[in-house]
Amino acid sequence: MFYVSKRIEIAYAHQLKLDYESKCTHLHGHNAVVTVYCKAKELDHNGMVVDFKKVKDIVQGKLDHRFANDVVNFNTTAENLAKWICDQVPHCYKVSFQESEGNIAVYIKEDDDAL
Ligand SMILES: Nc1nc2c(c(=O)[nH]1)N=C([C@H](O)[C@H](O)COP(=O)(O)OP(=O)(O)OP(=O)(O)O)CN2
Repeated sequence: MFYVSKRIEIAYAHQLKLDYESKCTHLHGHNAVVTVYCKAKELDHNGMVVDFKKVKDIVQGKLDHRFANDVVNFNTTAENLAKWICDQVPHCYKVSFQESEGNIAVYIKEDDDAL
C-alpha cells in the first residue's frame, strides 16, 4: 500500500447554525490548515497515488477565500468540512481539518476497501 499526504492552507469565512448561544453563529473567518491523506494499492501510470497539486487545487478551489456556507448545504463545522473534503479527493481516507491553532477535527473513512 502507498500512502501520501498533502498539507494545504485555506482562508475562509463561515457562520455556524447552532441551537445555543455562541459567538460562532456570527460571521467570522479562519486560516485553516487541512491535511489530506490518500492511499492506493497500485500507483497510477505517472507513479502516483494522486498528484499533490490536484489535491491542493481541489481543496483550495472549493474553499479558499470563500464563504463556506455558500459552498456546502450543511453546517460548516470542522468535522463536517473534514468529511466533505475526504469525499471530494480521489483515494482519500483521512482528513485533518485544523480550524485554528487549538481546534482540530479529524475524519477517517472506515470502509475504505474501494480506495
Ligand atoms: N466541535 C466543534 N466545535 C466548534 C466548532 C467546530 O467546527 N466543531 N467551531 C466553532 C467556531 O467556528 C469558532 O470560531 C471557534 O470556537 P472557539 O474555539 O470557541 O474560539 P477560538 O478559536 O477563539 O478559541 P479559543 O480557545 O477561545 O482561543 C466553535 N466550536
